[in-house]
Amino acid sequence: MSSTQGKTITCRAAVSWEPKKPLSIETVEVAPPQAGEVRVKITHSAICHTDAYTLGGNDPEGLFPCILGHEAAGIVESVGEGVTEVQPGDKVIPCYQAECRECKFCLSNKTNLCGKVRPATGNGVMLNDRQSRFSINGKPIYHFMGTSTFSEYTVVHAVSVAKVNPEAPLEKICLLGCGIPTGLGAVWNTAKVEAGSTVAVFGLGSVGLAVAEGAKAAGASEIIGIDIDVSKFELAKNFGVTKFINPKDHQQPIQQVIVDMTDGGVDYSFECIGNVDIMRAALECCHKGWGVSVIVGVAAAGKEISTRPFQLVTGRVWKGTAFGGFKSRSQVPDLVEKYMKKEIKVDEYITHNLPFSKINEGFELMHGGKCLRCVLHMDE
Ligand SMILES: NC(=O)c1ccc[n+]([C@@H]2O[C@H](COP(=O)([O-])OP(=O)(O)OC[C@H]3O[C@@H](n4cnc5c(N)ncnc54)[C@H](O)[C@@H]3O)[C@@H](O)[C@H]2O)c1
Ligand SMILES: N[C@@H](CCC(=O)N[C@@H](CSCO)C(=O)NCC(=O)O)C(=O)O
Ligand SMILES: [Zn+2]
Ligand SMILES: [Zn+2]
Repeated sequence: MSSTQGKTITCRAAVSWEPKKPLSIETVEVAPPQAGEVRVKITHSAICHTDAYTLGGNDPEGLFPCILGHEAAGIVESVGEGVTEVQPGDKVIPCYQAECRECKFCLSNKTNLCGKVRPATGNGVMLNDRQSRFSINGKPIYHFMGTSTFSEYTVVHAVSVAKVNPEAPLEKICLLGCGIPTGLGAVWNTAKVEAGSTVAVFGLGSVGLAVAEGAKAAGASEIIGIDIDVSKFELAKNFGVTKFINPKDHQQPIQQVIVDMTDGGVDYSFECIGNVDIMRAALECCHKGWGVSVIVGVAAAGKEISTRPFQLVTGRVWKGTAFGGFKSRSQVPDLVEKYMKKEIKVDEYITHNLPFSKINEGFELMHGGKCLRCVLHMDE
């Protein structure tokens, strides 16, 4: 039993007091886990574009003050009543997409969504008592995505934590909490890309590069990468991209450029930016009769997608994916094993490492475009 079990822990967390403002490292109180909850010592947390999206005030579910962060790894500190699947000392990855294995979503093989804790996590609280486990001088601070990993300690629902190989390096596998599984799964689970297919990937950040990696592994014959940042192109070759397009080099709409260069369009396309105009282009660059376009990017509050219905009448399919369709608790440990066997890349996505105290520099790096993933070392 740890010396902190059942007690409130006082530790550092990066608090987002209001949208569009830098995060502030504060001393927070983290209450003990209640029934069905787990308190985790976060050792490493990466920064995903979605953290910046919510901090930017673009998330309709964004609540402030909150503790952001959802791509992380750590070690179980203590567990609440009734928790049997993990115990103190276990290495874990918090999963913003829960898996209770009981709800109608979990019992369906058609989705990885879970309904159990989602109403609570969308409101920044825990399911048990609809309260936050974080506070500063008695003032509650909201949770984010059921994970809040920009804190040295966090409390998550037991259905939102995947136990992984104890040999796995936490400073690397933290990336398996979001971006890489999302890209790989968009290809393998959502689109189910077949060998010989042609693929277009819009946006060559970590998510788009993981799509390219997944498409290469699936045997795609051509993988076209589209990005306005030319510095991404050389890098993208290592992830399987075979051709590059910078939309700024073309007068015509980008969908027309792709249709012309692929004899009528690609078999599969993926939007990994969060821009509704590009979502339309991604659908319309797909081949008549069978092309499938997957929306991966997260668009800002109030944005809507549109196209001519004729695009769908003539056989194109528009889909979306959350966490790449992976059932989190069951499949994240498998992804960790794949990494350990060198079957999937992880290290290659880490372009920067920073001490937790420099978290705002990490956000700046992401906005600068030169960073794929920045891993924050929580004890520094
Ligand atoms: N659906 C999910 O489960 C899920 C999971 C993780 C991330 N996301 C979302 O996926 C998106 C990508 O995340 P990321 O972390 O890779 O982001 P990122 O910011 O690292 O990458 C985005 C890339 O898009 C490029 N880009 C921006 N505008 C463009 C344009 N108009 N045309 C072409 N390229 C453009 C940028 O240069 C950059 O390379 C974000 O919207 C994020 O919120 C969704
Ligand atoms: N809260 C937003 C939507 C944000 C969103 O779509 N999140 C993705 C994960 S992004 C990870 O980087 C997701 O999985 N969504 C499904 C879910 O949240 O259950 C909004 O309200 O529009
Ligand atoms: Zn993410
Ligand atoms: Zn469920």
